[in-house]
Amino acid sequence: LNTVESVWPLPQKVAVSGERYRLDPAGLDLRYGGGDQDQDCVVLDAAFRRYYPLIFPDWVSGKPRLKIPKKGNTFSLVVTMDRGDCDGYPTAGSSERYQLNVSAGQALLHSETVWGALRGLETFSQLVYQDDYGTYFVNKTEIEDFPRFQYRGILLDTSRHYLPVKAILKTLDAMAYSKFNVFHWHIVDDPSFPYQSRTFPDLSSKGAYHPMSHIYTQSDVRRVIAHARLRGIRVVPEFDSPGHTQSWGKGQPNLLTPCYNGGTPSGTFGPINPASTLSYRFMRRFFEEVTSVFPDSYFHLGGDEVDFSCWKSNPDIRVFMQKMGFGQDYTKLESFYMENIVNITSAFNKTSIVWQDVFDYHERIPKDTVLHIWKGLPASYEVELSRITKAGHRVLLGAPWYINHIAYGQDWRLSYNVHPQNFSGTEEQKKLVIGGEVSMWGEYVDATNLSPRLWPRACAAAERLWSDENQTISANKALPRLQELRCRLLRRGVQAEPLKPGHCRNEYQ
Ligand SMILES: CC(=O)N[C@H]1NC[C@H](CO)[C@H](O)[C@@H]1O
Repeated sequence: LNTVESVWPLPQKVAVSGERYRLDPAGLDLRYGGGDQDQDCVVLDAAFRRYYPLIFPDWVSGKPRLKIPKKGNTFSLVVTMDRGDCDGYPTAGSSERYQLNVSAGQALLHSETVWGALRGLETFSQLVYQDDYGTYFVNKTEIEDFPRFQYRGILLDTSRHYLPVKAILKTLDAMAYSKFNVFHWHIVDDPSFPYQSRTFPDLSSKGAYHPMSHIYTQSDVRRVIAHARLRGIRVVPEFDSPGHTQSWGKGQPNLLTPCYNGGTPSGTFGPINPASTLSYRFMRRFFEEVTSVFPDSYFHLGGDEVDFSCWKSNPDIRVFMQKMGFGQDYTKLESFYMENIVNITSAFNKTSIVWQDVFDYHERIPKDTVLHIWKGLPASYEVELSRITKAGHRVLLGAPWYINHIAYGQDWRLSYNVHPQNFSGTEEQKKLVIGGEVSMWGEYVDATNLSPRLWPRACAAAERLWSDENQTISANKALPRLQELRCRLLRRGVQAEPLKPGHCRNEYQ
């Protein structure tokens, strides 16, 4: 495929002509256009360096140097930006729009911000192709592109299995190849607490799988955030509570609820104790740290799968329920806890994202809190979309993209055939769908199988979240393009699994 068909996700507006231009690696010049006020954009400088070997995979793979004609025809890719935005981080509102016009001898890439320029550079790298003799070409192309949804994320779970920083960085690289723009870092959970807190060091020294090798130091976290920023990817951390917190109890005594057998403590612990002021004092101090470590203005608070049985067994909780007039309705206790945590978070100028359970408990949460839909049942996710947007909340769709679940065959089609705004509601409600997320939960995933399980299946959701749905209806039509992308991922060093019988031209080079 040597036309725009080779670009994934499919751009919004494209015109390609049969006219094509030869590219010599020695003659390609990536540079700034416009006045010199555009120069020195660190993010773009880094991208120019990063994309050269991506545009010319042969060029750096140590293969015999391509014969470069003496005169070496030059080809310039010229970038102009309305405002670089280069010194900041990508945010929820960052424009990723770009125009790319490829003609004889030059490609003009214009964008509002550097984040759009990164998306255009990725597209350009996917337009370049080789003939069987290894000569590089690019066709005359005009593209006007922008994302359908602002939030296009991937969740990694680094608690069920620890993921080395290198595995996270490689995932960020691959995310940029499909224009994902949010890394949802589900960093801690029941089995392990790998985040090394400077305020509460015992959390990881007692809660991590291993206190030295299976932790993320502050500099590891900074490294992930910096790597993501250079690719226009936001890092949204999740510190899930009150459930999914067993590992927290290892390093922070008196945080979790002691469960009882009749009148005596059973020795096991449940969700964070919502009846104790100590819990909120700890959470405030802990959140004071982590909201400053992660620059993004959004923060995921979890709130999923809270088991009430331990709370019910504890006499102090039962007294608290009476005092608060909650009767026997423990969803009111969960609501009380979540409202406190959301308020703590907003006091640190962060907007909260919470799992849909928090809404299902009919909790009074601030209007700007984003709900994250993950359950396919009891109501279908379409019903949940309708219900949550009717209440006026922005919503993220995750339910159809839990691709930690695998099946034999082309299950990428299930991710492709999703219609995120196909629910009963007004146009206003449809606009409240800000995007979605692919989840790769870690119960059965670690660095040995993360990439083949994630790629290229996650790319199906990437196209659903970026492209015009009316132009990307058919999975059958998408398959050859997805195969092209899969082969491209292999050439870029991503261990993407095969989609069906066949081969890639350079799969074993
Ligand atoms: C919000 C959410 O998804 N919570 C749990 N649900 C099942 C998942 C595995 O598919 C993980 O165990 C995850 O921790």
